[in-house]
This record gives sequence, C-alpha cells and structure tokens, in this order.
Amino acid sequence: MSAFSEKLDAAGVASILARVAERRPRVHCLTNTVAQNVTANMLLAFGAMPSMAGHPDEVAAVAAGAGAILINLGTISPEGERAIPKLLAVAQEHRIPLVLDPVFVELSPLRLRLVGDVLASFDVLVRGNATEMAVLEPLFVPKRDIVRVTTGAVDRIETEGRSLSVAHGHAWMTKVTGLGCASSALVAACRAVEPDPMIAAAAALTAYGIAGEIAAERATGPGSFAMHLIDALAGLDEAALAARMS
Ligand SMILES: Nc1ncnc2c1ncn2[C@@H]1O[C@H](COP(=O)(O)OP(=O)(O)O)[C@@H](O)[C@H]1O
Ligand SMILES: Cc1ncsc1CCOP(=O)(O)O
Ligand SMILES: [Mg+2]
Repeated sequence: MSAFSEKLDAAGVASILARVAERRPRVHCLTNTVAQNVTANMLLAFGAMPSMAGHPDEVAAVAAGAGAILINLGTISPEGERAIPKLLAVAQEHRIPLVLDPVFVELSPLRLRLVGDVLASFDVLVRGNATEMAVLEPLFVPKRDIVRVTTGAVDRIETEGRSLSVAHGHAWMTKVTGLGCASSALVAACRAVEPDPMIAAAAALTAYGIAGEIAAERATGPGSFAMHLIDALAGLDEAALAARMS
C-alpha cells in the first residue's frame, strides 16, 4: 500500500510550539554523555523542561511525571542498560510516550539488542540517521505501525500508510556533535503535547530545521552556529515559520 503523504502548515507547527510553551512538558532524557548539555539547552530554548537522571534506582521515580521519555544509546553504560527496563515499565504504567535514538546501532550487537527491547514497548517512535534506520529495517518489518523518523537533508517521517517529509535545516547541523540527539529530544517535547506522533515529529523537525536556517545566516562557522541555533529556536514564531514554509 502506498503511503498517504501529508503536509503540515506554519499554523499547525505554531500551534504545537504554543502548546509546548504553555505546558512546558518535562522530557526525561536517558542520553549520552556527549550530547547531554546541548540536548538540555535545546529543550529549554524550545520551552520544554529537561531532566537527565540516569541512576537505575531513581530513574523510574524521576521519569514518572514526565510528558515524554527519550532513550538514547550513544554512550550506553552498564548503569544505563539497567535503567532502560525501568523506563519502559514506567512509560507503560503511566502511558508516557517514548522516543528512541539508536545512536551507532550499526556498530554494536548490544545496541541492536537494546533497540529490540525498546521496540517491544508501548507507544515508541524511533528517530535516527539514514545509516541507523537502514540497519533497523528488519526489526521494523513486523511492526509497520511504529513511527520511524529518518533525518538528513530531507527528514522522512513514516508509518503504515502515512508519510511526511521536512526539507529544512543546514549542513552545519552535521558539524556540531549532539544536534541529532537534540532533535530526538525536541520530537519528544512535541510528542508530549501532541497525540499524533507523526504530526509531533514533523512540527519538531520543521521548527528545528528553520531555526537551523536562521542560525546559519547569523553564524560564521559550526561553533557560532551552535550558539545561534539555540537563540533562533528560542525566538521562533509563526511569522518566521510562515516566511520559510511557503
Ligand atoms: N545536509 C543537511 N542539510 C540540512 N539539514 C540537515 C542535513 N543533514 C542533517 N540535517 C538536519 O540535522 C539534524 C540532525 O540530523 P542527522 O545529521 O541526520 O542526525 P545525527 O546527528 O543523529 O546523525 C536534523 O534536524 C536534520 O534535518
Ligand atoms: C560522538 C558520539 N559518540 C557517542 S554519542 C555521540 C554523539 C552523537 O550525537 P549525534 O548523533 O547527535 O551527532
Ligand atoms: Mg545521532
């Protein structure tokens, strides 16, 4: 069956950003040591609240009140491996949506096993780059209803019978470490306030990509780009979205 291709307009993106700003959802992030800081700052710029606890004996308590949970495998440790089933249980019990970022799953059988564990869980969306998502393709075959988000120059958001694409961003987004990880956290923030995971992912990546375009106009290289990206995300409004989405 061919996928029905949908489109989100500036008003649709702005309404989800307004919900994030109003509700300030907390996104609990079990994420890697490289991307923790930029992820937390990007969530704050977006109007969401980061929490980053990872101790297996407290992670369930901390995540229980979150609006969404992010599991990122980038620097998975034995402690993080023990924390994952606790997060899956708390997500199931409290019906908290999950976002999985399968960083470098192509490099490690441990990561592939952990992805399998997370995919068996309730309401999970997967966001990865093209290499990671290609490796996971066989795992998705029996689970076509999972929302799969493949980022790159054009982001593709897919599930059984539906698809969306987002063609915003700048190549400097690949020259600052952690910006893919941060995109997964922004998807989680939108998912916390938007029940349709496809629309949530499209809104987050449209806003992030347009912030990237604005930042690139202000920056002189990847270092200043990272700083301007946080500022541009924090200053995004419907007029700026509309100007670049037409
Ligand atoms: N060539 C590109 N042009 C514009 N935006 C890009 C490009 N490559 C990646 N992006 C954007 O950068 C962000 C991170 O994506 P990606 O680089 O695929 O993730 P990762 O860092 O996990 O490999 C996404 O928001 C994506 O849209
Ligand atoms: C370099 C690196 N090594 C382990 S996690 C990580 C960060 C990956 O971040 P991103 O996927 O956002 O580029
Ligand atoms: Mg990544």
